Amino acid sequence: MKKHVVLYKKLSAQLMERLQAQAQVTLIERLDAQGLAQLRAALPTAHGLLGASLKLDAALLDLAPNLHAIASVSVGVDNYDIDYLTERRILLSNTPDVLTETTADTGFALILATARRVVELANLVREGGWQQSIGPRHFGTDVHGKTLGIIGMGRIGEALAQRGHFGFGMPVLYHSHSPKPAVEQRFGARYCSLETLLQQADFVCLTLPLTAETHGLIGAQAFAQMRPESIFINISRGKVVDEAALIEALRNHQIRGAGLDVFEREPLNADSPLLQMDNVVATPHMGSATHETREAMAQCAVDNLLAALAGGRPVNLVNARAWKG
Ligand SMILES: NC(=O)C1=CN([C@@H]2O[C@H](COP(=O)(O)OP(=O)(O)OC[C@H]3O[C@@H](n4cnc5c(N)ncnc54)[C@H](OP(=O)(O)O)[C@@H]3O)[C@@H](O)[C@H]2O)C=CC1
Ligand SMILES: O=CC(=O)O
Repeated sequence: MKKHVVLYKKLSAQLMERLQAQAQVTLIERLDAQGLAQLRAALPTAHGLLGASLKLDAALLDLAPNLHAIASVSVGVDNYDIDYLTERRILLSNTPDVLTETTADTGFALILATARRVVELANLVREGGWQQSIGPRHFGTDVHGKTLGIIGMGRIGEALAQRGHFGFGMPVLYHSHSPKPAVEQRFGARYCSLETLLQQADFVCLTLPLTAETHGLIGAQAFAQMRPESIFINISRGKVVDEAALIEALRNHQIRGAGLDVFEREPLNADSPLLQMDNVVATPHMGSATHETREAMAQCAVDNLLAALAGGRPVNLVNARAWKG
């Protein structure tokens, strides 16, 4: 008999066909109240789950006694209680690598847009405010040659370093759990403490996962260490930052600006003070959002799920201890 898979993310026709050839599929089109009710109804017979952007807590998972695998269409796994999944021997997989370059592109788009005030000035033109040559009041700040600070030198951090070093001649500072000699050799990057990075980088970029250790890592104390010319970029997770402290730092001109793809609460409230600030560029958690990359992520997730449901070990298994071998 076919295994039962619950999708809470729509797949391309091609991937859907592939999944349906091997599994009985229930598709939850939208995660609104009705969709969540459908999900609850489907969980009791589910063997596999595939989707993203849903906090799958124990209360939901307890409705799914037969669940064997979850394929997250994301690299970040902060939406899952990994200890609980491991205890139940539910295999959790994610989609690393395929989104690395696209997410780093987003990071650089935010660096450029914030430093060169692209959104603000494009809006000025759109609103008919370009009546004469712009002057210093509208000038930005250079990106090339400035110091790029990367907090979390993993896959995406490294792709950001590559762009900064080769594309923009930027000296690279980084902070991670441990030094990365290969990154230092390839990009001339220099390992330093978080404090040094905050004090010296012109662009402070977050590329960390959200974990118990990183939750609220960047707060008032961190912003106080940054310089008034610094620009803060977050393409990791909103909860790594104390958003109220960020708003205060922007209000008090402790930093020059911020490029933000992620927020404490998503979607960001329309009345967030961040949206009133000209020196903030806010994007809707779009780090990996290109047609090509989202399809590659979905394909990766389908591969992981089908492997698990066939009794194999998914290539991108997150909780290795759940694997019996
Ligand atoms: N905005 C978006 O749309 C996207 C956001 N993301 C976010 O980016 C994150 C990173 O992805 P990816 O680069 O693939 O992940 P990696 O695991 O490859 O890199 C994360 C890096 O963070 C470092 N790190 C973790 N905890 C700490 C800490 N407490 N202090 C210092 N360094 C730390 C790790 O260092 P070490 O190696 O030394 O342990 C690791 O190198 C994801 O978890 C996700 O949250 C990802 C994709 C898209
Ligand atoms: O935020 C996106 C992810 O893949 O993680």
